[in-house]
Amino acid sequence: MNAVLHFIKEMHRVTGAALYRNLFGMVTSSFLESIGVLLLVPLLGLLGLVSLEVGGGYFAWAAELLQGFSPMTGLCIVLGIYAVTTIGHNLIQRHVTIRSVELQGQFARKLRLDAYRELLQANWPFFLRKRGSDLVNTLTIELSRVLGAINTFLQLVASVIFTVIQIAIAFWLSPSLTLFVLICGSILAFASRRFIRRAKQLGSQTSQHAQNYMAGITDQINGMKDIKSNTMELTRMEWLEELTRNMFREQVDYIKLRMNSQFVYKTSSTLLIAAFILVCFALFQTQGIQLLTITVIFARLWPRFTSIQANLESLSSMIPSCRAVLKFREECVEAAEKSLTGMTETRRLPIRHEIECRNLSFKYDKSDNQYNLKNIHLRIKAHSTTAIAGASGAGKSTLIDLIMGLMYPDEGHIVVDGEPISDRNLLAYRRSISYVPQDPFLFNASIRENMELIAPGATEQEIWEALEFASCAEFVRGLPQGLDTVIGDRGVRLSGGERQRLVLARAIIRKPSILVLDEATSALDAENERNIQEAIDRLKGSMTIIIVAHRLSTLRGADHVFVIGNGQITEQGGFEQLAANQGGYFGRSLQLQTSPHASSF
Ligand SMILES: Nc1ncnc2c1ncn2[C@@H]1O[C@H](COP(=O)(O)OP(=O)(O)OP(=O)(O)O)[C@@H](O)[C@H]1O
Repeated sequence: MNAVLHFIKEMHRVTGAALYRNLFGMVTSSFLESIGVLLLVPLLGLLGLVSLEVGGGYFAWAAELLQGFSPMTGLCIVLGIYAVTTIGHNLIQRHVTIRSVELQGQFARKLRLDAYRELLQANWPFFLRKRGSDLVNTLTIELSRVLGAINTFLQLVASVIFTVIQIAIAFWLSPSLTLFVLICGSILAFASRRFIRRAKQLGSQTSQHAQNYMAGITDQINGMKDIKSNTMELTRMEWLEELTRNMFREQVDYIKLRMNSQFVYKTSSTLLIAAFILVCFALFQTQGIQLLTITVIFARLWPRFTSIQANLESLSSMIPSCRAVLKFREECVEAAEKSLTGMTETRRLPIRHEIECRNLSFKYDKSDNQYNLKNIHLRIKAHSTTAIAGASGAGKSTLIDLIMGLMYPDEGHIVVDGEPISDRNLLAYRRSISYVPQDPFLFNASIRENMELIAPGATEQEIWEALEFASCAEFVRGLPQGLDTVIGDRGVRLSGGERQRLVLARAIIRKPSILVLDEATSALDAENERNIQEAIDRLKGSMTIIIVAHRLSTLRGADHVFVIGNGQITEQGGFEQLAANQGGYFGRSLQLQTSPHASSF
């Protein structure tokens, strides 16, 4: 329940006193509604169906009040009160419902914005640890369930307040009978605790199933080509059949639980009323008016108990989602990049002299003794072109991530022009970098929008220059709507090479100080690779370029090459110098790749 209260407190911070005013409105509306039922008795008295003279309490009071009027005037008064209270109830309910949606919508928006902001501010290692589909699940399904829990909680509070008022009215009508109903209700509530416990268990299962469903479907849609080409359709269907069977079972279990608990409450109400009326009539010769009182009290009070029980079960089933969202947010905050400047940073860190990796050591698994990078010491001169080579798994991408400030080294520092990169200048440093990865990502938007996302305010001419530069102007001109052509999800309607060239154009339009190309030409054919190579050559001297490539011949234009082996620098020097050393990894690999019998590397 603490998790739910946490969100209620947050909601209170957003809505202020409006939340309480709305709660008060809910209670008033229910109260006015119940007056309609209380008017039933004087109405029946006026119509001569029951005698108001007997019974004492409320009935005597009503009879006394109406005594001074003619039956017609009395009827008009009662009907008038009925009309005013019912219209009042409807008006308040209308206002309260609209206001509830506004308040909850306001909070939902704030919750979504906060959760996404916290996610965006989390550091890169956080994303390496998490499954993407779990994050999607938390930000969509679990978050909606949190909003559902808040709605249920507010209904529950209104219900409890209203029930207290009902109990007070019931006491006024008949204290002994109300006490009896309360004792029966408490016994039943105590006996029904297991319904609430079970609802919570089922809620945990719902969360787990939703997470598995989202993870599985996301993975499989991303890997559809693998599934189809390796004919895995049947096994995938079997997976979904099993999962949906469990989901179905759990949904039926939940509805059975709800219905069982409602059945218990409703049946016990029927049996209690029947038994009570029988006992009253047989033993105490009770009058019709008192029997009516019993029915009115049961009719008003018992449904409140039933609805409180239903709300409690529903709330319990949503508690696991509240916990999940809370945990997600705590983890995001824990992993936040503690940059003092926040997301609004617009400064860029100019690189005037050099970037230095000063004795960097890093390991992914902090509990492990083994480092993935150990004692890396290198200098990258400003405006130079630096290549990083090495076998697969040697640590090249890890080094690039450290150089870009996406991860912090466990030991050592990244130093730019003598100043270590820290929380103070991290975002400004990152704004001066453009990165082109091996698996380029494009937004599902037009080419123009993709370019403007990274360089807001870029002119048409600047966009075309960047496209020209990355050898993609020609194919963009050939698209049906040119720059305004929408490229599909992750740019799938483009070939791998076209995507990579577009991402390069996008990187260049930002006019970065540092351009990082991580296997950026791996998807290109020989001609486009040469075009890009020439484009990169043209950039030489205007910015600091860092290239990672397996195809070593593409590093020919580099001023300096570092070779990584098992997390350490094993060779460094000019391209020709390393190529000439046949005893080293670089020379040997280059020889293998360029020999006429070279297999794909
Ligand atoms: N997220 C991660 N969690 C744990 N270990 C990782 C993670 N990413 C990489 N590693 C490990 O760190 C080492 C270096 O990986 P890295 O990706 O930097 O190598 P690489 O040289 O870029 O390889 P490739 O050329 O195949 O991309 C490898 O042993 C790898 O298994």
